[in-house]
Amino acid sequence: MSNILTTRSGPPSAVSRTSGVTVIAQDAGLYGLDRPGTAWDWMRQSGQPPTGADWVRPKVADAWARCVDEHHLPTGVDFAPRLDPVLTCPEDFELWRREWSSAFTASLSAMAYDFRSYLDESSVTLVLCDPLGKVFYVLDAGLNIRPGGVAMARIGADWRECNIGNTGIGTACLLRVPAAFNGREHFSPAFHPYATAGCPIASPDGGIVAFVGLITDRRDAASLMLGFLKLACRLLEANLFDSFFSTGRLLRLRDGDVTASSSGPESLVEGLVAVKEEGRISGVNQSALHLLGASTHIDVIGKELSSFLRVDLAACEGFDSVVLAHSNSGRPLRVERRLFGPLTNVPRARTERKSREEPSDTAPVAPFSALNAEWRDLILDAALQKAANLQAQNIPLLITGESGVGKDYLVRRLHGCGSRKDRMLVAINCAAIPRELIESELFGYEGGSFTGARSKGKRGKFLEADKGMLFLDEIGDMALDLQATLLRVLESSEITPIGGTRSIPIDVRVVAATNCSLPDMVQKGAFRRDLYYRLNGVQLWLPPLRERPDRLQLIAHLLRQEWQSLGLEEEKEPSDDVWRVFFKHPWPGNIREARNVVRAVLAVTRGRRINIDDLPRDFLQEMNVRPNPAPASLDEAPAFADERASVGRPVDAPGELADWEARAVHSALASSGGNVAKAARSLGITRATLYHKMARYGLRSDRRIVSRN
Ligand SMILES: Nc1ncnc2c1ncn2[C@@H]1O[C@H](COP(=O)(O)OP(=O)(O)OP(=O)(O)O)[C@@H](O)[C@H]1O
Repeated sequence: MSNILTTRSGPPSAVSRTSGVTVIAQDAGLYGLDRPGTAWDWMRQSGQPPTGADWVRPKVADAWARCVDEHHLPTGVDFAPRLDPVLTCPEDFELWRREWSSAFTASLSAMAYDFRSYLDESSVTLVLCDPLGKVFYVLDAGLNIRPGGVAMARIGADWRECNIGNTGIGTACLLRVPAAFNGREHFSPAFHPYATAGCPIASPDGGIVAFVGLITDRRDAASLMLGFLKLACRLLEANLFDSFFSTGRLLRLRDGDVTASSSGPESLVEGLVAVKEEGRISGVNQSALHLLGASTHIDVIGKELSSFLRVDLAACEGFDSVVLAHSNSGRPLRVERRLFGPLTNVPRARTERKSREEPSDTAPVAPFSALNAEWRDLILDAALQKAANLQAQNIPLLITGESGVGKDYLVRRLHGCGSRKDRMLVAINCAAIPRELIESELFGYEGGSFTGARSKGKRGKFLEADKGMLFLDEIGDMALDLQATLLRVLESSEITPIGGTRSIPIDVRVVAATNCSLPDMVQKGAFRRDLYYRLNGVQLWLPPLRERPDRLQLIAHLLRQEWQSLGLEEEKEPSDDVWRVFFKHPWPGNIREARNVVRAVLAVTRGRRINIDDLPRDFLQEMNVRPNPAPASLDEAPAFADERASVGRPVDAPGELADWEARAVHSALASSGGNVAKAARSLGITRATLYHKMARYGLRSDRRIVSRN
């Protein structure tokens, strides 16, 4: 290395090392060299950022130069994130987070089912940051990256470039444009094991409302992630669009002639235009700008719609009516119009922070007047709406999510509001029925067909559910040979009872649910691929409680429900500390656990105020599990100095949840002497979930392994 450290402008140019052709380094590994890595080593030793573009991409060289010259960050060392007291205003962040969390939750939840499988399959973690680069939402608690997760994938982490060096997220926040970096293109070595990408989410008036960031430990995946991220942000913007307006009209624009069946390739995201009563444009998304022939928001906001679009709005008065219009350049467009409805629970647009002087609620995580607030479960509503549409089209549904997130609850609500609500909903827990009985349970049997059979025979669950709904819960636990039989029935819509010769036609809507990863099971040969595709017409994923930004409102709702059902006269109100615990707790048993905790609390609390002492002991102990630094994953985790200092504190970050969870699982197994059923009971989760978690953390239930640490 030392021979290439002689120039102050960077490592020697690629020109001298190759055949005289100037090569712009795009990626690590060009000509077998880790080019950004070499440049980074050079920067570490010289203390200077490279100035040439032939060893790192110009964007990387610029970012490194900013880190050294403007942010004055130390080169080549793992440094603690800076905390700038002027830019870091916790009250602002809290206000902002509260205001936006539910809007993002609703939009994200509508997309999360689709996002989730991408994130899981590609080991990517998603974070949402406020306009200054502070994380207010983490989609998978950072667990996708590796057990332990990246320390910065936690709520409140500050990703600004001046704080931690260039990352896709911090640099996107600074430059207000999408950005992505591969491993050694990051200034801080803490990010060298990762690739990061960030992209702004624009509000309809052209402001920036948030940033979406992706982090993966596939450190060469930056450009791949960026492509996906840009598209995801356009979809998210479209989903959020409505939440900025309460009055006026929304026009949906698509390319092409209303009468033409095909008008060439279309943008995946339709154009959205918000128009005030008096006909002025108050908001547009990127696709609409393109369709209207404008380049920036400034060109259109506040201008008359008629100066961009020749359309007879009265003609699309009716619901679902679409009319043909033309942009001023003569481009044919299909236009659909609707009124913005009354919005509930969703904040109005505000892309600027409130001034510091405004009164703020200083309790950091308490849901203010959540106990009295009217609250709607937008995540459940979004899932229900999607499920109902799919059911109407007879598309099979597979509901996934951890134990206790509400899969069963969703199915019951779905049945209650669907066209088959007057027919039976028949639920089968595939894990609970003994293997040898499941066939007769599902398909029934003819009288006297086997020893012990009833003389009159028995109708199976399929027949009971005829014209209604059949809910196959814990489908991942069904034995392989039965999977083949089930598939046959689903394909043919006929059953033959055991001992019978006659096939009986059936008409059932099948919904399946699982907390296992069926794709993993398919991979391992434990679940039939063809059955997986048959059941998985569309997958609905319900997020774990710890990942729900509205978890405090949900817990407040459970509290209200429980005290009403107990007929208690005096309302009970959790203290701020209790709300903080509820917010930070990892809730491995999800909503089921929350309901149990709320019930226990109501049983012991005397007086109006619920204090920390009223919380169940084991629930509190779960928060104080002290992570040992033993596992390799912790040592290797690219934590910053102050993040490391937090080890041993009560868990307070989704990024630390994997450690917490691994240890909670470990300690439950250790105290149950390796008895999985007992350990699962003590954690408030099902056995299947516990096995899943044990596999994730490489734990086995025998005494030797469990007592290893
Ligand atoms: N959105 C919700 N609002 C209020 N209560 C809920 C909600 N979702 C679930 N619950 C409650 O949480 C508990 C667990 O829900 P449910 O049994 O549907 O979870 P699940 O995902 O099916 O769990 P498992 O995978 O272990 O079967 C139930 O008491 C249910 O009433």
